[in-house]
Amino acid sequence: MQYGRVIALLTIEKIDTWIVDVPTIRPHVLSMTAIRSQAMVIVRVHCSDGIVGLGEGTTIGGLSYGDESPEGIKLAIDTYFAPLLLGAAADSPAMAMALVRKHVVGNHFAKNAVETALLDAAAQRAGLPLSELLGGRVRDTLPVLWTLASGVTETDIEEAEAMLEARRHRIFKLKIGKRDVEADVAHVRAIKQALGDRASVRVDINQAWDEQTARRGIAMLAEAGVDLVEQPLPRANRAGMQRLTARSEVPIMADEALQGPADALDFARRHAADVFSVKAPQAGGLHAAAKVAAIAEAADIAVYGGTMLEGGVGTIAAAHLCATFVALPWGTELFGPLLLTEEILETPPLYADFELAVPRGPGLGIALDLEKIAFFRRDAQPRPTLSIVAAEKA
Ligand SMILES: O=C(O)C[C@H]1C=CC(=O)O1
Ligand SMILES: [Mn+2]
Repeated sequence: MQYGRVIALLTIEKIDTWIVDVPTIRPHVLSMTAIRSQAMVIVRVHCSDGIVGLGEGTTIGGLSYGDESPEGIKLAIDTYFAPLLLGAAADSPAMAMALVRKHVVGNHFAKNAVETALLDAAAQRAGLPLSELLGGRVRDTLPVLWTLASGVTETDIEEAEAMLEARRHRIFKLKIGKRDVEADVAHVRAIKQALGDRASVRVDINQAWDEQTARRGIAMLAEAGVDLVEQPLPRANRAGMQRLTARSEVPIMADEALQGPADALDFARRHAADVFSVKAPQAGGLHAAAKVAAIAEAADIAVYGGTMLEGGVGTIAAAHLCATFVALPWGTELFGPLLLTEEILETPPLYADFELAVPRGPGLGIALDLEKIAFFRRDAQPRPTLSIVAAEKA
């Protein structure tokens, strides 16, 4: 089957992919890695009518979190996606992505980045916010948590107090699983005791426990006042997730285990989680992520807006999807841009009163700060002077 290559009037003319490295405001410590800088693959799809769509392919810690690295995402798009897409119809993201899926197995993060850019362009052309192309917006702002992951209990408490004071976050996720259970639970308990009823405290183990450790750990976390436990077991252990979900008082969330609708269906059939972390990169695109959410809804599993710690582009794309979720009882963690020292959008995402505003302009409703991109691009040789930095020095 041909997907609109021959008769296309409006075509995809050029695809830019840039790895952009931006430092984090502090080390971000997870069970499998600590990040000090985030590598975002920024994608621009240029259409023959002059519209340019934006996408982002970002993961955590090179290859330590998922199957794709920033370098691999860029290579997949440049070497395999672009030859398929250049000259193809730009006005049907679905046909363009069907063509890519026909020839490319896996590579979910790369597919998501390109699909986002195609959808951004299509929504700009239609004059609609992207959320309207994804099923229709039902909310303009989204609750957003903050991850406390400095690795130091006292620093985490100070950080949480500052967030509460600034009315930026009142839900906190703690990254555990690196140390033994007793040390991790002591860390969590100290933070929950300091914050009390002023905040919801949750944990993400990022697959670091075996099932016996998880049984013990979850019971201790429940007693310490934790509200939600995320991906305690390795992603392949679905039967274990099912058993933990059946016996745990604290709701269990699946994250890394959900790599698209087929995984969501299996989890739903088993009721192997109480909550799904919906992530477009892991699912293989915004449409695939919407299907994950639909399966959750049908199975009476709650949805939650997950993140890969993306910058502004990926975060706002996810925000448009989450804006279509009627029920969002656990909120989102779309705080990625706040973890970076520099903003790469012309207008930074708006965080206020514990929520993120979903832009209302056409498409994603954002624009890149091209001066910042030029400065932080990995391939920038020599690195240009950033006028803001120059101005501060003057
Ligand atoms: O959820 C994850 O596993 C990844 C990510 C999300 C927030 C954070 O701090 O790390
Ligand atoms: Mn997680």
